[in-house]
Amino acid sequence: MNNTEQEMVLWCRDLARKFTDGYLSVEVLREVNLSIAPRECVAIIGASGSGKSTLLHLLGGLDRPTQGQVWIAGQNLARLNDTERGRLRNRALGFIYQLHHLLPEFTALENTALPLLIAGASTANAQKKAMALLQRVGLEARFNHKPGELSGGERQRAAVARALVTDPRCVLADEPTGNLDRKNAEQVFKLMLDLNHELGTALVIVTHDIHLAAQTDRVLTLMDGRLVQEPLP
Ligand SMILES: Nc1ncnc2c1ncn2[C@@H]1O[C@H](COP(=O)(O)OP(=O)(O)OP(=O)(O)O)[C@@H](O)[C@H]1O
Repeated sequence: MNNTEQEMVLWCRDLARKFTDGYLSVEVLREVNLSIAPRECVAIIGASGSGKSTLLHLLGGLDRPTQGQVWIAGQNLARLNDTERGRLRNRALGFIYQLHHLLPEFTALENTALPLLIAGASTANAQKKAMALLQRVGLEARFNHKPGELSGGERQRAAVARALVTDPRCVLADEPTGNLDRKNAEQVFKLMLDLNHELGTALVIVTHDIHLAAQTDRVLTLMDGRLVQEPLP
């Protein structure tokens, strides 16, 4: 690891992922190199099926590459067992998905506090921190509501709060606005960018929306399994 890589919150080298289905083998990603600096906000775009979610899963340690390395907060994922990977994920990363993935039986406050409880915080401390974030995302009046009682935009705001509650180094977001109408998509995207600046958390966002992507620091395109940087159309 060189000095520049040491400073990165997340980086990967020569990443490849091949899926084998019977006799058929498809290399979805090949020779993917990416470095995410602290506080940086990067968008990944690409056609449907180009491998965006696959890449995000590899970067988040939710899947293993066929080849190559992923380093998160100075740790080589390949050297960690499943328990250590889980701990590193919970400590260093936050995740936001297209479908909020909030637990239906828990309130917004309980859902937001959960990653901190898993990390070993007391209920009082976890709820205090979760409440502060819910206030920041504009959900203070809705903290006691379950996901089914929130609007789509409110559910994604709660998901943003939950992703940030552990003070992660980097948030990985997979189509976080894909299920929202235009107005809500723009509001949630802006909220994520504002929090990225305020809290200094790096952000990697997979999106189909090139207008939203253009608001980030850097836009990368997945094409033929490779990650390329090129001007937006
Ligand atoms: N577990 C798997 N087994 C086999 N093939 C897979 C698996 N996961 C993904 N793929 C294939 O890999 C390719 C890339 O999928 P991926 O979901 O990463 O694309 P994407 O760019 O995120 O697509 P979209 O924009 O439609 O969400 C697809 O052809 C998909 O069918």
